[in-house]
Amino acid sequence: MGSLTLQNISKSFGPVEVLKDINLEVESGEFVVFVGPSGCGKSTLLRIIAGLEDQTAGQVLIEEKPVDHLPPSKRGIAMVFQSYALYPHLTARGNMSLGLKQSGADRNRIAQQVQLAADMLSLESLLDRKPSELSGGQRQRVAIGRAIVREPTLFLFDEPLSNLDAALRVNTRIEIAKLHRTLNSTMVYVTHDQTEAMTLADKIVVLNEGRIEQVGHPLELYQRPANLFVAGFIGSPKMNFLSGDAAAAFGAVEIGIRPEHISLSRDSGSWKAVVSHAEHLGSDTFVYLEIEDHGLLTVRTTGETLCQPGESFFLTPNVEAIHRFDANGVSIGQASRTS
Ligand SMILES: Nc1ncnc2c1ncn2[C@@H]1O[C@H](COP(=O)(O)OP(=O)(O)OP(=O)(O)O)[C@@H](O)[C@H]1O
Repeated sequence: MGSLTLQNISKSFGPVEVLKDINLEVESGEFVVFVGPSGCGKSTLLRIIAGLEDQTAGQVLIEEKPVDHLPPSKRGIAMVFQSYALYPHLTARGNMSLGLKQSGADRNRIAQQVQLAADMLSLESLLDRKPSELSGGQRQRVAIGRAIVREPTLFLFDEPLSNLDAALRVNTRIEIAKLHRTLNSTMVYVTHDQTEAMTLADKIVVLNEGRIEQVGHPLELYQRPANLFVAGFIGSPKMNFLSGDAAAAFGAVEIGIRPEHISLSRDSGSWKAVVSHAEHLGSDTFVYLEIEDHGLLTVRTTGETLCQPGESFFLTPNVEAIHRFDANGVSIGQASRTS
């Protein structure tokens, strides 16, 4: 139930091509997250899947059947947006029931479905409230509940958590993950939040300027990025990049090393560096250091490490964790002690 296939999807707005030959397979029950910089085409692709936007070329298949001729309401999808889009004059129950009512479902079935969704999302005590009597997080849960009651084959989420504050974002993210486990339905989710992508996805699709750069499990993208773009995009703080002699020593045009793969020492190491700024987060410390000829590098170290701007350190990269890239920015694998 709920597989999705995108075949050679392109989209132009006037002369501007914003999606270029997108091919993607989403298996039934998979949680797929689209990430990429602002304007790379994430929302447009989601809207094409939903039928809210027509593609310029290519085909969308849901459960192996072309759906391009079908309006959004006939595609078996439910969409949850950043803005909750609830009817203000209806209660939470009314909002959640509306879709089923309009499709002619009988009263018992509607009541049953709403109860089921309310249980899943801990909304029982809020069902008789209007949206104005609910917090942002509660409204978003009602919007998700409204999607669930329709039992869609495919859920589409467009940055559903971005209007919520940090604590609510974490809670609602956990709700969505639980929901996915319970319903085992196919979900396609757009976000620019790294943590959401890494924690929710079975598969992340990295988009850049309308093209897919890489598709894979979150840890696969983190540990084996296919190119410089993915290496720099996935991970926070970002991977450090070095070129010139430092890269040539590893047989590469450019090398990348994650902040947690560089160690700091006051006594000895590979590179001499001066602290330019330090962020003490409690659990971790992020240290930004200036190395002669290489610019600024970020090091992620333990929360106990205290340092001040102007202090000198030696840095030593974990050689086996160095990513190597060729002149086209394509990965040529990780370094080894012998390279
Ligand atoms: N209706 C439209 N008419 C013209 N251009 C559009 C239209 N909708 C989107 N675009 C353009 O298409 C590109 C992709 O937009 P889209 O909203 O899909 O990006 P996004 O990756 O979701 O960005 P963000 O993360 O900022 O939401 C952008 O350059 C945008 O300006």
